[in-house]
Amino acid sequence: MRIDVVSIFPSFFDALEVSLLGKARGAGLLDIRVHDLRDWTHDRHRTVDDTPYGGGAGMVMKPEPWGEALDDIARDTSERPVFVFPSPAGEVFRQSTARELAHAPHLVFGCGRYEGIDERVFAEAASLGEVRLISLGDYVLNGGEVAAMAMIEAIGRLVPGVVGNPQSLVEESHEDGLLEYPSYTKPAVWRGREVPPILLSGNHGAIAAWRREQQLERTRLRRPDLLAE
Ligand SMILES: N#Cc1c(-c2ccc3cc[nH]c3c2)n[nH]c1N
Repeated sequence: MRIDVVSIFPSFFDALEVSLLGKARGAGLLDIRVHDLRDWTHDRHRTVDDTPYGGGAGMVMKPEPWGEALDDIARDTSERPVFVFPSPAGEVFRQSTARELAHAPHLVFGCGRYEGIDERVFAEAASLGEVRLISLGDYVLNGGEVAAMAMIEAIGRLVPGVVGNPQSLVEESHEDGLLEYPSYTKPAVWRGREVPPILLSGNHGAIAAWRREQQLERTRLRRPDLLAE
């Protein structure tokens, strides 16, 4: 999978060089390329923003640099890209979104800043590929980078081979629509607190049943909305 990221803060994505995704890049499973939007400016100040038409506070990201950046990136592969623009006005990102986007051969993340990106950029991108405006959740961030990082991790880890044991992807929160069960490891007693005895019983059927019940109880308590779906 090829993933391109365009941002005015490319160093924000240095974290993608470590841990699981860093290993996947080294193994050739993920081809992640991070770009500085200002590389597509042509003035001495490398300007990427301007005042909003119609007035209002803040600045809007100019369309020209975005247009040139997306043109160059789209023509760099034979696959029509899926353009993902993190946006508080987008669909909410869920595990189902991650699973869907993990099948895309080429993802391009466009990270906005200021008050956002000139709307015409999304229409222009639609002439090059699929466009998705996606929100991390109902709260306000200062830009798209945090959201893009979260989405790239959630998507990247689903690409075959990235996570060593695919079984671990199955037993996770939200994979089966429920929150995951509690986990424990040695010691069996820690500061007087015992591991639930069922987990030490060796009765795998009973352990599976207990874990399922824990999932249902936690979901009922913490995320009843997931049970209503
Ligand atoms: N995704 C997402 C976002 C954002 C977001 C995304 C892009 C920009 C560009 C300027 N400000 C932004 C906020 N806020 N809250 C979310 N869940």
